[in-house]
Amino acid sequence: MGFTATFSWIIVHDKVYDVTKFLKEHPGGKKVLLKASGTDATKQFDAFHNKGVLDQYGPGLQIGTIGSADADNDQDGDNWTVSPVAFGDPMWHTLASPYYNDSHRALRTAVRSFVDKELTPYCHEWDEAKQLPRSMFKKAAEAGILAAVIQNIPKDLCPYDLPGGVKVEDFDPFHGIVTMDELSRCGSGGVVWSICGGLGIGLPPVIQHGSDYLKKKVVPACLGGDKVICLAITEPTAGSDVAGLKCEARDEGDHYIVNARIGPDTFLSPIQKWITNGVYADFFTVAVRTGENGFNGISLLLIERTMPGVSTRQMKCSGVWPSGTAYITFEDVHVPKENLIGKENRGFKYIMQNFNHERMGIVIQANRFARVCIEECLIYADKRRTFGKKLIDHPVIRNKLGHMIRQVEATHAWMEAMAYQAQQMPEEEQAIRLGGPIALLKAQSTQTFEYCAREAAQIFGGLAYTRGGQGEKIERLYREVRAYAIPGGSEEIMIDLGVRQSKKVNEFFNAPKL
Ligand code: HEM
Repeated sequence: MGFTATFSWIIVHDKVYDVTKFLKEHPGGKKVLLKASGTDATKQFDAFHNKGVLDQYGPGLQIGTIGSADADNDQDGDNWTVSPVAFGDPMWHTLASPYYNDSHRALRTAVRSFVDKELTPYCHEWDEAKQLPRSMFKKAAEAGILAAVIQNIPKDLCPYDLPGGVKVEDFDPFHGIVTMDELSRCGSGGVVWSICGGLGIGLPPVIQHGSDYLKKKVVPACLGGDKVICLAITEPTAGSDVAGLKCEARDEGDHYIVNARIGPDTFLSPIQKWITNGVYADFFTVAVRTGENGFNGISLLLIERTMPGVSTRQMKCSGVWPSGTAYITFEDVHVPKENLIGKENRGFKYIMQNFNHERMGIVIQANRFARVCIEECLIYADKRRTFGKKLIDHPVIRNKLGHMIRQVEATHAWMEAMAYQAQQMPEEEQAIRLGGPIALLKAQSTQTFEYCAREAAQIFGGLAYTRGGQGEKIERLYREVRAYAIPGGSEEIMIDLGVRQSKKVNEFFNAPKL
């Protein structure tokens, strides 16, 4: 009996891969790999794949390196790798800026290396699986990322140092921009929300208003990646209109019973809906009605998954799949009074305090996702040829890119201007003076994201219509646009609020008395 062995290795970007065992699995077929065997196949590889393929498959196949494989494009010796294309990174990465110093650069390097190694290569896999491995929360905590995404970082309750050795007392709004911008480079809202979507909005009320008992119980566990927290304030009939929520907490002396409310309209509302991270959260910061109708009758309770009567189930959404968007049902849940966050009937104020920070988080993410669209398109347009020339050599493609770039850069500049303003005034003043512009900026960023995702999908054509492969990020981001344009205040509400609030503030502070 004859025995035939086929050995196949190829060189891609100065790394040698043994693809013998991969031949049968290769989605592009065995023949192309065999044809390229024994050669430097970088050019062919680049024509059909994105870099992420090698991040994912490379470590298992690589058997050596030649030439300068390990050299990177480190710009200033701090191991930071800049985007290969124009506008692939914000301008301050390569040009001067008054806003950033060495500590921002150190933070950028640390978060970027975490994202490149631990997140980007797996985004597609986690999107399909609709969840992240639980171990990722620990990894992100150890890297200091979980603490860096929340407002008012509580130094004494942080189990790990911040990324890049940044001190808690030095952390400013620009560090906030850097952290969220770098995280969002992974190009998956689902992954970003899984890591910090619930944490960024569910934990601050506990930090700012919780008793020592609640803080000790919850904060180190969540910032340490051992427990997950989420904010539950959205009901089937109360979304952006938080003051209208109905979930009732009945006072029973030393505890509340959280349940359906049968109100004057006999509407039964035991359900919280669209709750980010709800599927796997351990703690729920829940808005409940403890008093009169409207925003003066709302309190915040810390409800725990272990309490009988709490149940969650995954919602089927068009995007952000791994973020665990849930329906949550509270039925006769006995919640001890010690789990009340702050004072009774003050919950609406507590929620409002974090709105600007939450909205700025959405702005940073949406604008980076729009930038990811530009980056992916510029890389692709430089290799894909149609009608005898590269896509980038077609004026219609450059026109699309130009319109994408001008919107992203304008939004980024506005974002930095807001961070600068936040740096200049106390928190109470920020809430009043910056609420209007931040609401408008949120709408600006999500419309920019929507525009860029659409144009990128047109540039990628069929590749953006199928999941995975070269169009992976574009296909996913296109599906995630609504998850940014609606939550945290829909575009319509943001634009209206932005005008109303800014008008009032201007009348109060600036307008000459008539
Ligand atoms: C280390 C070497 C390689 C690995 C790990 C690899 C991996 C993959 C993967 C995962 C895909 C699915 C689509 C994607 O995720 O991008 C794919 C598709 C493909 N590959 Fe490769 N590949 C390698 C080398 C090559 C080479 C040298 C060629 C030569 C031309 C090639 C040609 C193709 C083609 C034509 C497709 C289909 C593209 C499409 O669906 O649009 N691959 N490869």
